[in-house]
Amino acid sequence: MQRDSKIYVAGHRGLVGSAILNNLKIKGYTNIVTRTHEELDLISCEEVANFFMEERPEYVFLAAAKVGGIVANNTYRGDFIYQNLMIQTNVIHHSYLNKVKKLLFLGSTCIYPKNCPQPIKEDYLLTGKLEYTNEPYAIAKIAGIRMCESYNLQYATNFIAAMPTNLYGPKDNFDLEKSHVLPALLRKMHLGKALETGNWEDIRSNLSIMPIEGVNANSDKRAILDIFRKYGIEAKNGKVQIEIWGSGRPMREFLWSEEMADACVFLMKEIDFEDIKREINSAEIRDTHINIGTGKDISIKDLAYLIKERVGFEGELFFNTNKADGTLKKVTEISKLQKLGWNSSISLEEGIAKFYVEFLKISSASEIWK
Ligand SMILES: NC(=O)C1=CN([C@@H]2O[C@H](COP(=O)(O)OP(=O)(O)OC[C@H]3O[C@@H](n4cnc5c(N)ncnc54)[C@H](OP(=O)(O)O)[C@@H]3O)[C@@H](O)[C@H]2O)C=CC1
Ligand SMILES: C[C@H]1O[C@H](OP(=O)(O)OP(=O)(O)OC[C@H]2O[C@@H](n3cnc4c(=O)[nH]c(N)nc43)[C@H](O)[C@@H]2O)[C@@H](O)[C@@H](O)C1=O
Repeated sequence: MQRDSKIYVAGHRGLVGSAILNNLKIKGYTNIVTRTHEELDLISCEEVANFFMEERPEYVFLAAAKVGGIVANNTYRGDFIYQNLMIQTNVIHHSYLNKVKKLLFLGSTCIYPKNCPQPIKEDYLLTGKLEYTNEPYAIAKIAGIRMCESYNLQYATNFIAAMPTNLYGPKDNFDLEKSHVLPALLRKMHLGKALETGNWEDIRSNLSIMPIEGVNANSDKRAILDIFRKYGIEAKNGKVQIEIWGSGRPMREFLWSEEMADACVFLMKEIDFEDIKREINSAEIRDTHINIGTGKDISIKDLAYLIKERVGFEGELFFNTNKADGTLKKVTEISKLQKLGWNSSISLEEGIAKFYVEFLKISSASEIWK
C-alpha cells in the first residue's frame, strides 16, 4: 500500500473506522475515500455497485457493520443478521468485481463456540454451538470469513479477515441499553457520581450530548430520575446504586480501538492471503482469519470496580442476575498475530484512564454550560 494508493474506509465515523482513518492520516496516506451512511447505504447492491465503479478503490477497510452490545444483539436479531450479511456481501463482492488489491474484513470473537477451550485459537471456529444472545450477528460474521476465503481460493483475491476482541475508545457508543459494557458502565458511573454530588449541570450537559429517549437536557429532575432508574442508575436514601447486568462472573478481553486500528493498518500493509495460506499444512484451506486481542481478560465484576475507581463514583454496585451474562469466557489466543509481527501495548487500566478523558471531553459540563 503506497502513500497515494486509493483507500476506502467503510464506516469511517464509527469506533473502529474513525481510528483507522486517523491512523492512516498519521502515517501519511493521502488518498482516502469515505462516504457517510447517508451518502452510501451499503445495504443497497445498486449503490455499492455504482460507488465501486466510480471510485475504484485499491484497498478497502470494511469497518461498517450493524454493531451493539449483548442486549442490542439479542433484541434486534433480524437486523443484525440481515444488515451485516448485506453490507459485507455487497462490499466484498464489488471489491472482487472491481479488482481491489486487498480488503480487510472485520469480524468478532463472538464467532467462536460458546464453550470452546481457552484461549481461543482461530481453528476452533465451527467446532460447537454459538452463544445464543449474538448468534445471528456471529453467523453473519462467519459467512464473511468464509466468503473472503472462498473468493481468495477461487478468484485469487487478497481478502484478509480479522477477528477483534471487545473494543472501546474514542467515538464509542454510550447508549445505556444498546452499547457494550465498557462505555455503558463508564457513563452510568459518571452520571451516578454527578447524582451523588448533586451536579445537575453535568447531568444536563451529558443529556444534551448523548440524548436518552424520553428526556432531554431541559426535562425536570423527576423525569430524569425516572429514566435513570429504568437504566439502572438509582438514588435511594441519599445513596446512589448502579446496576451491573448479569452475575459479574463473565470474563471479557478489551482492546483500545486505536490499537485495533494500528493492527488493521499493519495487516493491510504487511500481510497477504498467500502468507497465511502458506502456513496451513493441509489441502483444506480454512480458518485463515486472524484474532486481534491482548490475550488477557478480566471479570465484569473486576472491570466494574476498576471503572468505579477511575470515575470516582462512591456509591454501590448491584449485580442483576436477571440480565443475561452471555458467554462466560472468551479470551483470544494471539500467537498468529504476534508471529506476523503485531502486539498490543496499552493496558486496560491505561485504556480506561484515556477513555474517561475522552468521555469528559465530549460530556463536560464546564465546556457547554458555562
Ligand atoms: N465495538 C466492538 O467492541 C467490536 C466491533 N467489532 C467489529 O468492528 C467493526 C467496526 O465496529 P464499530 O466501529 O464498533 O461499529 P460502529 O457502530 O461504531 O460503527 C459502524 C459504522 O458502520 C456504519 N454503517 C452501519 N450500517 C451502515 C450502512 N448500511 N451503510 C453505510 N454505513 C453503515 C455506521 O454508520 P452510521 O453510524 O452512520 O450508521 C458506522 O460508521 C464491525 O465489523 C464490528 O462488527 C468486532 C468486535 C468488537
Ligand atoms: C464485542 C461483542 O459484544 C457483544 O457481546 P458481549 O461481550 O456479551 O457484550 P457486552 O459488552 O454487551 O457485555 C459484556 C458483559 O458485560 C455485562 N454487562 C454488565 N453491565 C452491562 C451494561 O450496562 N451494558 C452492557 N452492554 N453489558 C453489561 C453483560 O451482561 C455481559 O456479560 C456481542 O453481542 C457482540 O457484539 C460482540 O462481538
